[in-house]
Amino acid sequence: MQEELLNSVIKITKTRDVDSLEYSLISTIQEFIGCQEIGIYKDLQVQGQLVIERSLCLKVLPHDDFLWEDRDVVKEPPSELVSCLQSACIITVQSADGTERRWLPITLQEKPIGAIAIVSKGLSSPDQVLLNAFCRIFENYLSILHENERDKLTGLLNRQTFEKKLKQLLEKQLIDHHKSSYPNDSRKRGMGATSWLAMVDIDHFKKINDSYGHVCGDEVLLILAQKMRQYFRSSDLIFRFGGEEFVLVFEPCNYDSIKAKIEKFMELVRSTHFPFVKTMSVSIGMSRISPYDFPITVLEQADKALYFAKENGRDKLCFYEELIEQELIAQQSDESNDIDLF
Ligand SMILES: Nc1nc2c(ncn2[C@@H]2O[C@H](COP(=O)(O)OP(=O)(O)OP(=O)(O)O)[C@@H](O)[C@H]2O)c(=O)[nH]1
Repeated sequence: MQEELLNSVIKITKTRDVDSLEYSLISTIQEFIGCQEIGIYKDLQVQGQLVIERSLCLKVLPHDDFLWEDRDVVKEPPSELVSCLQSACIITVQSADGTERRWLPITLQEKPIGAIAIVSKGLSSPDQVLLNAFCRIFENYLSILHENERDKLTGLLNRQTFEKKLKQLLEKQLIDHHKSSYPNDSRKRGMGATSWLAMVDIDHFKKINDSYGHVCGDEVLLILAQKMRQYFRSSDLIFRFGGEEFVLVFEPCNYDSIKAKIEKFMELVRSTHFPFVKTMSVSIGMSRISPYDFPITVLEQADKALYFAKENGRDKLCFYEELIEQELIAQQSDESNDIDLF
């Protein structure tokens, strides 16, 4: 038992990303404690509101079968889960048929950010001790992974995680796309597979630093990062690529809706009150991205569109594909990549 336990701790701490860590935690709990259902839930905090996402869930089916359920927003979260997230306390509920539902809080930097939910036929005291220990190991390791993946100033994903996160997102979209309800409609299949990558750059940021100091510049970056987190969906990826440059990857959607969404965001930036700075704007370069593209090529394309936006007045949104179609810029050649991923 002791050796198995040590092996499971090794397994949990061997992982290098949050998704694998969650998978290891759930399989370890199932291996040592054996439950009917184990799920990890997260509070996404959209516009200051509690929005709960089920990150991963394992359901035990008859005949030793398992069902892994993927990411999904929980439309009507049980009140116990909400209480657990709000109070950061363990909540246990026993049903008349002996089923026990237990919610254990997950905290990061002393703030509850999620919960682990266990459905069982009731846990013995040693099982409860083990479960709590696994959850604490998970929490400690999560905070290390979180720090490695995040930009220190804004808390957004950092540039080093770009390739890995993008690959995960596109692989997931490819799976969803194959499962999609349009198997015989190639037009809709094609549309469904198209995500978008945006490169966002603050206009004349140097002037802000030069006029009001670096601390004010940092404050502007922080506020903009907060706005992006609140405005875009939790499933979209937001990276700080360095300085005043951000890269966003959006879930598949059509051209009109992404254009409208980004234009509204630019309006939000224009109307936001930043300290000292009266008005601020951003320039944005966009490009399509599909699971078959090289991330570096798409970055280069968005960068070209951004450069065009900067050269043509700033406070503009430009789509690479449109600029090519209108012959306003030259087609990207594969050899000309000059963006570093790190
Ligand atoms: N406050 C602050 N400034 C930063 C940070 N990282 C980079 N910068 C500054 O960002 C500025 C970027 O300036 P430029 O690349 O010339 O761009 P810009 O002034 O925004 O001009 P355009 O992009 O052409 O509109 C430089 O002054 C950097 O020193 C940071 O973390 N904090």
